[in-house]
Amino acid sequence: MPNEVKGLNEECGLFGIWGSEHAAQLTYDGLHSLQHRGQEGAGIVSNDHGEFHRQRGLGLLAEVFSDPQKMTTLTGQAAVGHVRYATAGNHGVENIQPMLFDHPQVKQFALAHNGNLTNANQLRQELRAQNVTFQATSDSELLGELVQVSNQPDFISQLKAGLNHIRGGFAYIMMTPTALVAALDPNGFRPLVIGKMDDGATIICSETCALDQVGATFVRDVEPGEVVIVNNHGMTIDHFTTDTHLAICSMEYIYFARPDSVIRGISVHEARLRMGANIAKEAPVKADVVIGVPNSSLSAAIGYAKASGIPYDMGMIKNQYVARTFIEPTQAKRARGVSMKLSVVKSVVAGKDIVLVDDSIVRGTTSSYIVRLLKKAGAKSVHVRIASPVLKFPCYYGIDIQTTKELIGANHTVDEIRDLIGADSLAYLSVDGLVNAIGELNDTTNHGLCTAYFDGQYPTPLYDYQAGFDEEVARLGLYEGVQHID
Ligand SMILES: O=P(O)(O)OC[C@H]1O[C@H](OP(=O)(O)OP(=O)(O)O)[C@H](O)[C@@H]1O
Ligand SMILES: NC(=O)CC[C@H](N)C(=O)O
Ligand SMILES: [Mg+2]
Repeated sequence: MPNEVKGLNEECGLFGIWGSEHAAQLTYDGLHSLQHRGQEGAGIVSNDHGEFHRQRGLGLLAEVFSDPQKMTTLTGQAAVGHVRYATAGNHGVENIQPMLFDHPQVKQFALAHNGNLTNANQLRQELRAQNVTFQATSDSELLGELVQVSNQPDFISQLKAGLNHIRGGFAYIMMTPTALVAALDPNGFRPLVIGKMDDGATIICSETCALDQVGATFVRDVEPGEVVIVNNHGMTIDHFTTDTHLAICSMEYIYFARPDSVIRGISVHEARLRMGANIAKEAPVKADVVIGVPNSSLSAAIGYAKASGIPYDMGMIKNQYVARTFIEPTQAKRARGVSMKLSVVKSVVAGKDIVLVDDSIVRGTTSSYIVRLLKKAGAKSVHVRIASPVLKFPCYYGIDIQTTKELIGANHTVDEIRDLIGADSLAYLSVDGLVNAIGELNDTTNHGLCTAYFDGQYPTPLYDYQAGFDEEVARLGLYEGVQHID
């Protein structure tokens, strides 16, 4: 299991389609617009009258499919695809999804997962005791094996039993020879949407930007606890549980999702504009220009500028030929990565008092580099405004932040961080300001959102991760009275 925080990483992207002559090509196109969710590997399984064909590999989608021959093997009218960023298991090709399983009744099924299971260790032990052998090392396959060992009478009952046995964050798309099946965990941590093509094909995918990419119309969100079954007779909505409590990951709105996506009726770009506007109200400052850190904070920077009346300008640019997340094993390499990625437009910043807006600080690599770069380019002062609260708790539901050790916000006060990054002032958005910016998704105490990274309020027990979490909280004296909302 990765135990080092490497910066903010994405989490996997899913795309499934049923009933199209161009199933594999549309899956490729959809995954292309979900590439920001995972850059470690990609795969597509197509379904040609019950015969499955798979191509998968390490790297970006375009790299995996650089040989045009590969797409031509993916025949059929249904397909499921995945782009991976690992949260569990190693980085090898065996963990690249979709995974394939044999099944006595349906013959075979494919499985693609976004999220992270919190009871994977326990499940693995249980399955090992039943002589199950594993095909990979990540958590994702465990649902497939639970289906295989279930003594329920049919595939859907077996799947429901498995879904009731796993814990944590999971959006799944599965495919049997005769159906596309999707399921979402009882907290709905990850986004999952249903769309329709003009020719009648049905799509289920992680974000609405993938529906737009392939020209599909949004139909509805998949709801927590649902099992959606699409086959030649249409779509059926079923449940594996009705004991649900919406807690969608607030980091989806802050950083992960693409700004042109709409999650549960809320435009990601609009939510980020409001985050920027709220931090402008909470922490105003006199300055000449507002600049954002490309790319993910640009919406928030525009929001800050609009609300404060300080003009927004393009003070920084990002080299388009560097992958979004620069995952490097050493701090020296990470710093070089940021310097290869971001540069300053001197004429915008020289001699100015600057508000620098970013969406988040994880290790502080990006902001300390940029503040120094701005000062070197002649900025008079740099006031850093972060459009989310202080990131100090791990995430166990699908973001690769499973330790507080390298989270600067867990180990330092805001004043210390200001000095470490060399800013003239530093302020973070409050949790209330964040919730207000996203909007209340329902009238429960958590407003339908998971804000655990900021306030330690985990919406579920943590199972495999509980002991480690308790140890870290105690070590850092992070928070008194951290609770779970059971
Ligand atoms: O404090 P750090 O450890 O440096 O991590 C925080 C930075 O990482 C993310 O951006 P990313 O580099 O993923 O690029 P993006 O904004 O273009 O997505 C995030 O938006 C911050 O800018
Ligand atoms: N980012 C994700 O959603 C990861 C899925 C799965 N846990 C894996 O490690 O492959
Ligand atoms: Mg960024």
